[in-house]
Amino acid sequence: MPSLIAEKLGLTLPIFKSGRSGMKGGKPPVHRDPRFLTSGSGKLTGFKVLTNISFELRTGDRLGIVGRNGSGKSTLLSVLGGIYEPTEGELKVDGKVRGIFNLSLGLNNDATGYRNIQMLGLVAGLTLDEIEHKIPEIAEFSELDEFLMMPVSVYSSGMRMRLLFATFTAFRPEILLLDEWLGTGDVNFRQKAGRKMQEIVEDAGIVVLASHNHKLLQENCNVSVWLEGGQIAMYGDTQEVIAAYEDQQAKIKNAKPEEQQSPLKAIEQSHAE
Ligand SMILES: Nc1ncnc2c1ncn2[C@@H]1O[C@H](COP(=O)(O)OP(=O)(O)OP(=O)(O)O)[C@@H](O)[C@H]1O
Repeated sequence: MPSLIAEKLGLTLPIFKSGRSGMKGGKPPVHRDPRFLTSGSGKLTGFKVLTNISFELRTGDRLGIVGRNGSGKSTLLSVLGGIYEPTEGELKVDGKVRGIFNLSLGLNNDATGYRNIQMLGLVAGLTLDEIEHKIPEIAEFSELDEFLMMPVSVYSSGMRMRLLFATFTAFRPEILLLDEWLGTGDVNFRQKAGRKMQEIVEDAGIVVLASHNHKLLQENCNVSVWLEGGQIAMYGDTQEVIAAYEDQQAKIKNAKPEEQQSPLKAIEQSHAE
């Protein structure tokens, strides 16, 4: 049975080269983002993208990840997908993980949709025979039909999305990670994708979905995390997490400039409430 357990995960990425900050005399700015790490001389050396991330997902869980731009949603998905090794804590993954992180990664533009399916299948460890058996399902779900014989370079972003989603889900992942782009699909495809995710979950799988589209998360995720400045501001029932996040967003929108909070202040306040 698949499971995904994050225990106090942290990720610090090094900064090898940073431009001038524009600060006179190298003095740090007064309100700088506390995620930046500096050397003794004040030079930027790293960025703590994620801090103290813990959750536990078991068979049938559908986790939503919500948060402002730059809060760490895509990076967390990358850690869960094994693209980044956490620099702190531990990630315990039991199950075959497939992630669709963006619409260009993993697709060869010069090859046809059909060749791309074969290549993605081989990378996923399937035989050509097994992949061939999946083609009708992929062609039907993606609605690409004869476009599968055209190079991917002529596909629209929606077509690329349908190709990737149909292919990865046809390979029956136990743990499926999906980034923001799914929310950009048309309503019809989003509904189909929702049903497909449900099938994966019913097949004893786990789905993790990062999105700014609250409706998509509310319809598809039983639990959610709200990320703020790379930390978990809230983790729990999706409806409650989204309601709290929207409330926070409304407060920020209506706040006077002098009352605007730093992301980490926002977490402190949400914990205090
Ligand atoms: N390779 C990197 N090196 C340094 N900082 C990085 C790197 N990748 C991401 N970051 C920083 O980590 C933070 C989180 O980025 P991430 O893309 O995960 O956010 P996000 O929540 O997905 O944002 P969005 O909603 O805009 O897609 C950002 O401040 C970003 O600048």
